[in-house]
Amino acid sequence: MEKYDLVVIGAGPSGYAAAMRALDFKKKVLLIEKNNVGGAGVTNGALSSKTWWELSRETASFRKNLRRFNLEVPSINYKEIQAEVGRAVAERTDMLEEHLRLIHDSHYAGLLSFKKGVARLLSQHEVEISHPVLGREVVWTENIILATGSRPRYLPELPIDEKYVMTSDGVETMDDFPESMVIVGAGVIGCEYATIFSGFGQTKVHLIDKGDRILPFEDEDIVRVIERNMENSGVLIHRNSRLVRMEVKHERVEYELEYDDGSKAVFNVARALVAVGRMPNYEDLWDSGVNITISKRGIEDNDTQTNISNIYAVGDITADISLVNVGELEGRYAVEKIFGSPDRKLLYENISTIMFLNPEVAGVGLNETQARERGIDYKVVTLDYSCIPRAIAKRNTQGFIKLLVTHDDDMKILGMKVIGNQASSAIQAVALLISMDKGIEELAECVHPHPSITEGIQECVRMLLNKSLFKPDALKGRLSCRTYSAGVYADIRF
Ligand SMILES: Cc1cc2nc3c(=O)[nH]c(=O)nc-3n(C[C@H](O)[C@H](O)[C@H](O)COP(=O)(O)OP(=O)(O)OC[C@H]3O[C@@H](n4cnc5c(N)ncnc54)[C@H](O)[C@@H]3O)c2cc1C
Ligand SMILES: NC(=O)c1ccc[n+]([C@@H]2O[C@H](COP(=O)([O-])OP(=O)(O)OC[C@H]3O[C@@H](n4cnc5c(N)ncnc54)[C@H](O)[C@@H]3O)[C@@H](O)[C@H]2O)c1
Repeated sequence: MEKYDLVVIGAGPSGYAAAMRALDFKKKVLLIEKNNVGGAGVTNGALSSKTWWELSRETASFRKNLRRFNLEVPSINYKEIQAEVGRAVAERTDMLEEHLRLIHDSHYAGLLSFKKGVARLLSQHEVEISHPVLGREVVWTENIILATGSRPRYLPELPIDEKYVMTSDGVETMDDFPESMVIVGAGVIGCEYATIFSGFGQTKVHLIDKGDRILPFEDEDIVRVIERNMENSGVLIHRNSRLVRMEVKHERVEYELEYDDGSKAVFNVARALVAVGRMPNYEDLWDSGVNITISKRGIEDNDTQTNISNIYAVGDITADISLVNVGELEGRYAVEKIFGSPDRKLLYENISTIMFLNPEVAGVGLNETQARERGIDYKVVTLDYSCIPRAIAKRNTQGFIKLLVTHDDDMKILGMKVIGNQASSAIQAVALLISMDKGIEELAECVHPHPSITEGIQECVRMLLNKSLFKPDALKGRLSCRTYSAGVYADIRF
């Protein structure tokens, strides 16, 4: 039986990162993948959907700019766009696979093995790998990292067939733009695809959530901007309603909503996309003798370690945040915990996120909704994009920056949200300050490039320190500098 220091199951972002980090410790590693290297980080997931989003955004902007040249709007070639997404996915997958092959010829030769097949734990130290052609084999390992990710959550009452009623696994395989599409679930995936399809301008998008608004976890001021833009691009947001029936009829989808007042309405669309969360992949992953503790949300881990001391779990299979960057962080951390001794516990406070909407929304740390849920009082400053020269030059001043700090003189950064053009590039400095547990002075004094969106962040910080260029009391509506305590906002006056 072959022997390894570490077997990693799943070559998505978390497993791939774990396997590569183990090489730094010169350990003998086996990485097992049953499907596509890169997992949902690449295929039917992060990279593919972001490529659709970029192409949709480009199309929307191209269409808008045609007016400058007095040109007619040309038709859009769906197949070409789909092929471009395919090329993006192949480019990344090929690169990840090529890297695995080249490792053999590098100074890590003999350390990393990669096997295709479905892996399953027979015991705490034995892993079975089954492949339809290569057959079955069992290997022995000192340590195991489970990185098998997640899949779309199904609602049993909906007729999901990945043809008419799809999940994110099927939505990229359509033959053409549907003339209409209802999206069930207005969370991140639902809203990103609503933005993508409405941006191409070929599909009438309907959006439903079981809650009474889109993005239920997001601050209301952010949601207002996103909803306004969606509705301006023709998205029908169903509010105060509940999906009570969905059926495939004559190769189309019929659905019925019940409103809060008891009335009902029936809608007919070409396709449906169901995006109501994801489920961890742990079914049949271990034999009954291996008792790993799980909850409905995934494996409950202690800083990546499961209740079985040599078995670790990372990425979407665990019961916390499901993101590529978090999966990679956990994968690397698990390896450091197994073969080294990390300096500190895993930190989630400075995780940066981007939602690919119109416009993009980037964040780090807590938003106001989360701070309130935790009963934290805070100071909050906002600055409208119309105060930022870079946004003016871009001819798009829709958006704002919002910075939350502790309600004391230290003013430690709790979190930041930026909604608007280039939002994602603006948050990194703040992420670093949060991870270093620093206050805001560093940002106030640093010289930012001009013109840049980060100058807006600097101005936010200066407002809190009473040294801003623009005064919130004078530019009401564009700037604000307030405290939030016991449910009440109050302007800060120095
Ligand atoms: C539509 C969509 C868009 C997204 N966009 C973003 C984004 O913009 N930014 C972001 O940060 N995150 C995004 N995510 C989330 C992100 O893709 C996941 O958080 C990330 O891929 C999780 O990585 P993972 O390695 O834990 O799992 P996965 O990527 O799911 O990889 C797990 C791998 O394990 C393999 N596997 C499963 N079981 C076995 C087994 N028994 N044996 C062998 N192999 C097995 C699977 O085939 C898969 O390749 C998006 C997700 C979706 C669905
Ligand atoms: N840009 C990004 O970083 C990005 C993009 C896509 C996905 N992701 C990751 O993938 C995860 C999964 O995304 P998701 O959008 O599927 O989950 P989500 O948790 O973001 O949203 C699910 C939505 O479905 C709604 N819902 C649940 N049950 C419902 C029902 N019966 N009827 C109608 N609505 C219902 C919920 O209220 C929620 O708004 C995210 O949590 C995120 O971690 C990240």
